[in-house]
Amino acid sequence: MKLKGKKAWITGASSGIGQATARLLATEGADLIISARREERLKELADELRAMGRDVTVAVVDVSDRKGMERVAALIADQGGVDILINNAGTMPISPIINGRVDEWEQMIDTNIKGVLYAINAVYSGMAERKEGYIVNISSVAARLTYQSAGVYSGTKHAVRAISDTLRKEAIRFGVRVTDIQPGSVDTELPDSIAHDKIRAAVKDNMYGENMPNLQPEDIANGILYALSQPAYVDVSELLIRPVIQEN
Ligand SMILES: NC(=O)C1=CN([C@@H]2O[C@H](COP(=O)(O)OP(=O)(O)OC[C@H]3O[C@@H](n4cnc5c(N)ncnc54)[C@H](OP(=O)(O)O)[C@@H]3O)[C@@H](O)[C@H]2O)C=CC1
Ligand SMILES: O=CCS(=O)(=O)O
Repeated sequence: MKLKGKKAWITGASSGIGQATARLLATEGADLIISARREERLKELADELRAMGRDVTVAVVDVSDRKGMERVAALIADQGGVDILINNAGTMPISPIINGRVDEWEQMIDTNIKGVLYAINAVYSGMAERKEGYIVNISSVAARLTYQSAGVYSGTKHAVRAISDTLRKEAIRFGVRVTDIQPGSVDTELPDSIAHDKIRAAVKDNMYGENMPNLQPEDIANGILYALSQPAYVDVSELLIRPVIQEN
């Protein structure tokens, strides 16, 4: 088991990539703090992981709620800190900028950027004091490219990539490593967060077919585990993982 004795906090663990990562890290021996807003989903996952012999704490929190995230930070400090943060929670209510869906822009900025920063802030100083830690931020292939209708989402993911790379440079001296994971199209509930009916339908219609399918959440979890499993002198700064069929 590659992560025996380690404790990891996974945000957005109630579905998709976060849930698959929780399962894989637990299989590899890690104890977990799992967070998201949907408590029932987290409780079911916690039962499953505890049955594997892992210590699991459920933290129901909206990552865009600064005070709520400070409460999770206090909980983590009470437990003596975490070794690993998987900064995964995110949302994608995309639409053309001309539609002016300002509430959705704010939701993406608050969740995908501020939420990522609040989570880093909750664990980073403790890791730096202990001179050991690993922060994995989940951005996207959209951190490198832009797509029509996804301008704000792509902007948030460009921000996560920039924050990750800056943090990587700053954190070296504290013994903390940082990896930015950039998934392409993964088969998860993410398209359900698109409130614009036509765009949601178009995104779902564009999912790849059976012969050349989308990535599965487990494919990204495997990439995360690859990064976490490297020896201390190896820095996996970025990992871009696409389905073969995805050109951009
Ligand atoms: N699927 C894809 O093709 C790709 C996904 N990504 C990124 O991967 C990450 C995970 O997404 P994915 O697994 O695909 O999608 P899902 O929709 O399946 O999972 C998103 C997770 O984030 C949580 N979440 C969303 N908003 C909040 C919030 N405000 N506070 C707390 N938790 C929140 C959700 O939990 P709950 O609703 O219970 O709070 C859920 O657990 C995201 O950052 C996404 O941008 C990147 C590239 C491609
Ligand atoms: O973050 C999303 C990336 S993709 O699904 O548009 O490729």
